[in-house]
Amino acid sequence: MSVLDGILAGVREDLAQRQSAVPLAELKARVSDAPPALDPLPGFRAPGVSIIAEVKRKSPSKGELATIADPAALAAEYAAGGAAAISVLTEQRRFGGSLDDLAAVRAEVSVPVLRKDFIVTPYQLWEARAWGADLALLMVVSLPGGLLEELHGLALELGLTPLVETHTEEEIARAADLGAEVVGINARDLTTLEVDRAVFQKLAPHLPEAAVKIAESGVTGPEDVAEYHAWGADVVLVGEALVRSGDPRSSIGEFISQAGRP
Ligand SMILES: O=C(O)c1ccccc1NCC(=O)[C@H](O)[C@H](O)COP(=O)(O)O
Repeated sequence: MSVLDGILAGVREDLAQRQSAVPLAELKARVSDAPPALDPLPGFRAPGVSIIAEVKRKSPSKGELATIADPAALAAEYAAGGAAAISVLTEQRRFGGSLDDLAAVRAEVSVPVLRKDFIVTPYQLWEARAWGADLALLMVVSLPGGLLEELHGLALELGLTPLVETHTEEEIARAADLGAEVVGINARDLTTLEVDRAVFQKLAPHLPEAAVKIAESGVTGPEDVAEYHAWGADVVLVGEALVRSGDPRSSIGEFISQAGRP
């Protein structure tokens, strides 16, 4: 079983428990009372590079990364540093996240918030909106056949901006077929966990011209952000380097200025 298959098995078990505790009808009622989702596109299309800053406690590849007792306070630092959006890992077993983290961050910041999780069912998109997300991650690798299209369509109906994540030319073609407006290339191969930032350089020319182009993973410092931007990234998603930084607010400022925002 690959790492990704193992993660997905755990995600499905936890999901089954939440589904029996909170019926879909209850989530739908919550969504109808929720304020509308924020639009991340203006921030993503701003001149220069934009940053999505991630709240990430641990990971399958690195283990414990940081003790984040107050994810809202960390997100406030990210926003003060100029992050265009905040990514909140909500998967519990391998990443130590939760929907409570998502809600806490949403309540604290006024920039858009991404639910970063292994979304494989409509229920998780309703959850994302009910807990305040503005964007939701859809990983092409784990959404076979018509499921990608179904979840992409539902995300849009709910007002969520789908971030369609790819890692191969074939996956980019599937994202393009959907007309996805926001497409990410993850430099991390989720089946082996190997990170190779050059994957973005190689695949970026295949991204749909009009899409917001997001480079994900593998940033260790400002020079990596600048390189992703030079290779065509409008937005760079950064986790580990920020949660390990003693001063994430200044780090984001350096990422943006070194990549040459006017
Ligand atoms: O981070 C992992 O080890 C990981 C393993 C398996 C599936 C997903 C994983 N990470 C999710 C992400 O894509 C990253 O959290 C995100 O792109 C930030 O990456 P980084 O800046 O390298 O922490």
